[in-house]
Amino acid sequence: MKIFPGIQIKQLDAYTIEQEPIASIDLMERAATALTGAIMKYRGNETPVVVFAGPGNNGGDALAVSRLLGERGYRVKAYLFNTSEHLSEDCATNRDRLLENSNVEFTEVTSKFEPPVLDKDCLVIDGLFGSGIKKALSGGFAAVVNYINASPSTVVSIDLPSGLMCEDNTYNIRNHIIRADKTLSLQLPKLSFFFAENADYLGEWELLDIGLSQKGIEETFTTWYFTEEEDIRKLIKPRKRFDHKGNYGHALLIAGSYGMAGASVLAAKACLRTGAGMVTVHAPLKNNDILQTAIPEAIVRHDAHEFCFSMPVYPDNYTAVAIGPGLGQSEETATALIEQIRLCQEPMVLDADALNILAVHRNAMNSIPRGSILTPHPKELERLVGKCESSFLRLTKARDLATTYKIFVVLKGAYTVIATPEGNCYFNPTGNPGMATAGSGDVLTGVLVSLLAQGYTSEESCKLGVYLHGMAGDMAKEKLGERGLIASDIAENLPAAWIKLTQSID
Ligand SMILES: NC(=O)C1=CN([C@@H]2O[C@H](COP(=O)(O)OP(=O)(O)OC[C@H]3O[C@@H](n4cnc5c(N)ncnc54)[C@H](O)[C@@H]3O)[C@@H](O)[C@H]2O)[C@H](O)CC1
Ligand SMILES: [K+]
Repeated sequence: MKIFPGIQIKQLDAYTIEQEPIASIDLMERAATALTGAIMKYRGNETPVVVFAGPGNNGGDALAVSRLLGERGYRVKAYLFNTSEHLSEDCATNRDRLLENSNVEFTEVTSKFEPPVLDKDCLVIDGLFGSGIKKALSGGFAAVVNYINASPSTVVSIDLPSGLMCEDNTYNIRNHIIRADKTLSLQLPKLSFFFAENADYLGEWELLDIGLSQKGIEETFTTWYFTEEEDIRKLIKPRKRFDHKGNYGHALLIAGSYGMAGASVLAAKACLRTGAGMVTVHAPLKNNDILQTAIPEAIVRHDAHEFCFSMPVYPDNYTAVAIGPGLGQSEETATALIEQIRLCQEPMVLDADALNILAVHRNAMNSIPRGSILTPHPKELERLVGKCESSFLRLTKARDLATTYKIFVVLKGAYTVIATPEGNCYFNPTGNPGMATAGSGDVLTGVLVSLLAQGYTSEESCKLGVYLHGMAGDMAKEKLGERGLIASDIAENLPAAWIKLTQSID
């Protein structure tokens, strides 16, 4: 699914109006009908409703919703803020339509505003501003936002919480944004929905289909996408009757210093559970027995060093290489890592300490094979690109890193995002807070190198791997809940995730 900047949403709107064709006011009615349906599912008509409408089309939607709810037996009070005495055409039409309807108690605020009592049984509909917002709210609008936020009422925002920008909120005034319990967004999600610091404004968010032109959506350029299961299913390669383990690749995993053997066990297990034909773990001598016992299916290759990685491995015998989980950052490991990167010519996976070492040895970035996959969490990314003031700026820098070095950057988080060498960004929908636990990144590294080893391209590996990893976490959560979930559970649930994902394919 595409994610468009606010300005393109307007163009898409215009395209739909022209191509369908449909009158702009009728498109608004369609949006309002979808919104009303969702509100009716959320709260029955015993709930008193107070609507706050702004002067633009977001306000127009809100006034149309007021009328439709009134027709369906809700007690509705609607306030239209027309302080600059300028309403969008469709907003004005909906005001007039509302005035003809005696059901709704309507007030047009042109100067002084006497706020209504908002108690806890009340449902507030926030239609002050939507995708047309240009700067942080101030003055009277900020005061209304504060009033709503201070109330105990439940708040539903139309399209997006008023005051929240579609993309960049780095310099927004945070307490001038509505804190919604639910956001009913029209047709497509907005970029700011995917950033952690906006979660409290959005509440739960839901997309409502308002029938914007599919052709328009397809033809309109964007660099942001929200991955859907259908996109993932298309990537999966079938397994054939006469295949042997050689068809599914041999992954090399360089991981786990002494005391961190668990990282290599988790990654190796995940690699096998994702379907690689063979896995070799290159590990310090001291970790040999642990690895051989914990994961008998893996081959163990010893480093000369007892405690850490010190000896680069010639990569030609392997179909893909991953390096980093639990690796440590000793000087000999840093030297070996830099040499390992030079030896590798094919896309590799770089994670955890490999990234921390690269942050200190920046020159080595230039030797990373094109199409390699880096999997930083936000702190690791910041070590590579510098401090970021917001998630939007962090995304921008992750994307710059990907385009500069022609690599894939998998920035881990609630909506893990994949930035490609072409500058596209794919947000992943699967996963849950139970996965915020030690070792879950090691599992992802194992999944990614497994897919690379099986012959998936780097882009396919990122999309499929991140989705599968999140799905395995979701399946683990179904059985264990979020709190008790540990990284091994994610690895153990990879087969179940594969089954679910391939149900109609195999
Ligand atoms: N394609 C769709 O998704 C559809 C969306 N609809 C709804 O339309 C709004 C967007 O409407 P628009 O008129 O472009 O913008 P707003 O209502 O958000 O506000 C515009 C209005 O506000 C002024 N303004 C902007 N920033 C500020 C500010 N900081 N302080 C004060 N005033 C500000 C601006 O100058 C305009 O006058 C979208 O969100 C949907 O709800 C359609 O109804 C259906 C199709
Ligand atoms: K709104």
